[in-house]
Amino acid sequence: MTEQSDVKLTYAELVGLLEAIFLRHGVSGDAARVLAANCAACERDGSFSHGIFRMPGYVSTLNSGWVDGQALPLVEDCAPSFVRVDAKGGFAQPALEAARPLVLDKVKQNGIAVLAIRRSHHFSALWPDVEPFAEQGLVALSFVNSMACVVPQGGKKALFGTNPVAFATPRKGRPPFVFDQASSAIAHGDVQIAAREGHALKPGQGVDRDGQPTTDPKAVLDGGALLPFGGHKGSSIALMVEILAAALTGGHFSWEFDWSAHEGAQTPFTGQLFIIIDPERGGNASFEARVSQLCDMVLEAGQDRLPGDRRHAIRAVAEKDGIPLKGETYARLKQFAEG
Ligand SMILES: NC(=O)C1=CN([C@@H]2O[C@H](COP(=O)(O)OP(=O)(O)OC[C@H]3O[C@@H](n4cnc5c(N)ncnc54)[C@H](OP(=O)(O)O)[C@@H]3O)[C@@H](O)[C@H]2O)C=CC1
Ligand SMILES: O=C(O)C1=NCCCC1
Repeated sequence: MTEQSDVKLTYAELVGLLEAIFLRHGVSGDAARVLAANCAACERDGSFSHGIFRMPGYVSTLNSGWVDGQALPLVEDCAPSFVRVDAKGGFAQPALEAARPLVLDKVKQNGIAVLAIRRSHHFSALWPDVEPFAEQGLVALSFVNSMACVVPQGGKKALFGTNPVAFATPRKGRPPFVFDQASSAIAHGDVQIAAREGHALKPGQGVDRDGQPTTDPKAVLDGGALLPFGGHKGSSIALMVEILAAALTGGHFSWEFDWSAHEGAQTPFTGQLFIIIDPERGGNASFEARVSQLCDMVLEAGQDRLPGDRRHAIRAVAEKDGIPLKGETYARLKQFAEG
């Protein structure tokens, strides 16, 4: 038996296993289903910093009482194109699901809708939140802030979260074009993975507790911080995400919440914003063809690949052969599920 691919699960089998873990740790049926599908999709698509790697963090956070797995999101219809959700200290993805029908209705009616989620915990990749809108022919943007671990450009104090931005659009003849990127030079999850596997970071990604440049992931995690991607430009994007995901929604800034009384807590308690647009309202009947044309031109101009291509290639293999899990990882998941 090789350590690398001891077990292969179908997507449905992995969802079932993860759902059992969430249920066993106090998450409601609806939320467990949504979170399990989200996490399994990340693993299936090779988003390894936010797939099953995150399950111990979900479990320790639930055990700490920091997140409310039973929270019932409150959906508020507050303007023709504006939906607000109070996630009430629960996870962001079930809040999105609760708001989805109203958001889709508003996009249909008005061509655009903003969804502002507050008092929510987001511990995953962002692409699973936006891709389904594009699969329905809509353009979607989302922003979420996390926990203070990124110094503003030239600064000394960690203030921003790793604050990803995701964008999804339909395109003709192909799956949606989606990108999903942190505004830090590297996601916090990848720093944790580098520390676990003994890999160095790249220069320019992190600083140690004294603010000195370091490539040691452990020094970043032990009181150090990350840098924004692209210097002042990434710093401004991180700042924008704080404004959209927190100030505008009524959620916490990345530096504002205090989880110190909840040992084991790992999920940021912040907010999330979505902007969903019906491209048909632009009046260009060939919108999807134009997007496809542009994507082709980017490749023709010499870019190796487009965002999402790697995920779709990994997904295709997983759909054919199953999702590979190390034996020890599978055993740990079973233990979380069954005790
Ligand atoms: N919940 C939270 O608070 C946070 C979540 N995250 C999540 O962490 C994940 C990782 O973020 P990050 O490390 O910035 O992601 P990456 O830098 O790995 O990738 C960012 C985007 O660029 C694409 N991409 C990567 N390499 C190339 C390339 N050579 N050519 C073209 N496109 C490329 C990726 O597509 P592909 O996927 O196909 O490789 C992806 O869409 C994200 O899913 C993000 O949502 C990050 C921060 C906080
Ligand atoms: O990888 C990251 O960065 C984060 N992911 C989940 C939430 C905390 C930050």
